[in-house]
Amino acid sequence: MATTPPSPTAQPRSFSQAASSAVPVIQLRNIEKIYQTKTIETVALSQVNLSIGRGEFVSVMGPSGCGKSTLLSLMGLLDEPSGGTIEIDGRPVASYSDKGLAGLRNHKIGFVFQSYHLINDLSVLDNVELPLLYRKGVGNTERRRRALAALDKVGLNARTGHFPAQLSGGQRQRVAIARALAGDPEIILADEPTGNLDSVMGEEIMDLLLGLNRDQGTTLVMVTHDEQQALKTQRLIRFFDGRQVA
Ligand SMILES: Nc1ncnc2c1ncn2[C@@H]1O[C@H](COP(=O)(O)OP(=O)(O)OP(=O)(O)O)[C@@H](O)[C@H]1O
Repeated sequence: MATTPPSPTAQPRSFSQAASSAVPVIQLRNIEKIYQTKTIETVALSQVNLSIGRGEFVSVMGPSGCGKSTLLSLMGLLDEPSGGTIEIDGRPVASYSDKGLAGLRNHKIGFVFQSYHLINDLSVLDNVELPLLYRKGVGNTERRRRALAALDKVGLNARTGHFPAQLSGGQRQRVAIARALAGDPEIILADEPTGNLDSVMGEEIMDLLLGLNRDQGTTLVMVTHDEQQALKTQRLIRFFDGRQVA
C-alpha cells in the first residue's frame, strides 16, 4: 500500500503539544527476534512489549548481548522482527509498502551511533548535508540551510570546514547528532552515544540530548551502559537475555 511520508519541513515540536497525544509513537507487541545462522539459532529478543510515548526520553540498559542494539534496529525499522508487531503512530509497519517504509525511516527517525559513522573525507558541513542529498524536495540552498541550522544547535557552526580527524570525540558525536537533526526527525535512536567519550564529553552529549528532548519535544530512545546517564532520562528499561526485566 502506498503511503505519504511525514513532511520534511515539519515544525519543531513543543513538548507539551507532543506529549498530549495518547497514541504511542512506537509500540512493540510480543516482539521476537531470532538470528539464524547455519549452525546456531540465537534468540535475541523474546516477548518484548513496549510503548514509547511521544516526547519521551527512554534509556535501555542491560549486559552485553542482551538484545539492546537489536531492539534499536527494530524500532528504527532497519530490521524486521521474527514475530510480533511494530506500530509507528498506531499503524503497523507491516502495512507499509517498501517505499512507505523507507519514507518513514528517512523522515521520522534519526540515528546516532557510538562510533559516530562520519565520513572522514568529507567536511563537517558535507557530512551533515549528506542524508539530505537523497531527500526529495530539498534543494541545494535548503540543504545547506538545514545543515547549518543543525550545526548551530550542537554548537559547531565555527567548525563547518573541518574534517572529522580534526575534531575531538565529543565534537564528532556532535556532528553525528547534527546529521540526525538536519532531517528533522521526530524520534532519535541513540546506541551508546557516549560510549567512546570520557566523562566530561559524555556529560556534554547527554546535556545536548536532554535539551533536544526538553526544547524540541524530540522522542529519544538511548542504549547506554552508564547508570548515571540513564537516571537522567524519564524512564529506564532493563533487559536481560532478550527479555525486558524492569
Ligand atoms: N546479525 C546477527 N547474526 C547472528 N546473531 C546476532 C546478530 N546480531 C546480534 N546477534 C546476537 O543477538 C544477541 C543480541 O545482540 P545485540 O547486539 O542486540 O546485543 P547488545 O545488548 O546490543 O550487546 P552489546 O551491549 O554488547 O552491544 C547476541 O547474542 C548476538 O550475538
